[in-house]
Amino acid sequence: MNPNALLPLLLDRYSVGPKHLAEPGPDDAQLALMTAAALRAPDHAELVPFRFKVVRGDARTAMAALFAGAASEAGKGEEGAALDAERALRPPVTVAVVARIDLGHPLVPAHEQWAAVGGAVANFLMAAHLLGFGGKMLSGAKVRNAAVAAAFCEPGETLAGWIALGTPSRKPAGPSRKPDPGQVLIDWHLPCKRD
Ligand SMILES: Cc1cc2nc3c(=O)[nH]c(=O)nc-3n(C[C@H](O)[C@H](O)[C@H](O)COP(=O)(O)O)c2cc1C
Repeated sequence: MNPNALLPLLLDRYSVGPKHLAEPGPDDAQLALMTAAALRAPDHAELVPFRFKVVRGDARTAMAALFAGAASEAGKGEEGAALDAERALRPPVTVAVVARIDLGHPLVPAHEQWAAVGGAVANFLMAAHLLGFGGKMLSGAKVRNAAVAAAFCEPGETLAGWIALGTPSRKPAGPSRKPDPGQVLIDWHLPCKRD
């Protein structure tokens, strides 16, 4: 494998929001590849503390009703509810990310399990990008709406959000507001003792 060929593709991944996602979305084989990539993320003790739930076809209408209900409960009004429903209906495929954090695990604290969930989402999105799809991880207050959470989660699970997926209908907006690598990658030295 030539890393010089792969790296520019990795560095070129930007999120594409639901408004700019069109048909087709990933099919079963492509979703399985994206999930295989997610399973390659670092995961202490291989707990696999997540499940992906695919929402497509008619299931989007049910999810749109849940989103609209959550928006109404949050006092968003008719327009806000319609906008949230649209976020469920527009992407050809949406994948709910359900975290299964074992708070009493003897070896792996919760923050490490959440790190594994984040790594899985990142790999999933990167694989989607390499397969030619656009996607964006989204959450919002609706993840904590009781009816929405109950529709996606078993007891003890947490709804982390949804990955909207489809074919980008336009090029992503471009470089994000992320800092230069030099601001993030810092040489470490033992701190001087202060006293
Ligand atoms: C768990 C999680 C939830 C997120 N929820 C939202 C959200 O509700 N709305 C939003 O605009 N971005 C949300 N984001 C951020 C976007 O997915 C995206 O990463 C961000 O806009 C930066 O764009 P980039 O991926 O192109 O760098 C979330 C990210 C994560 C990891």
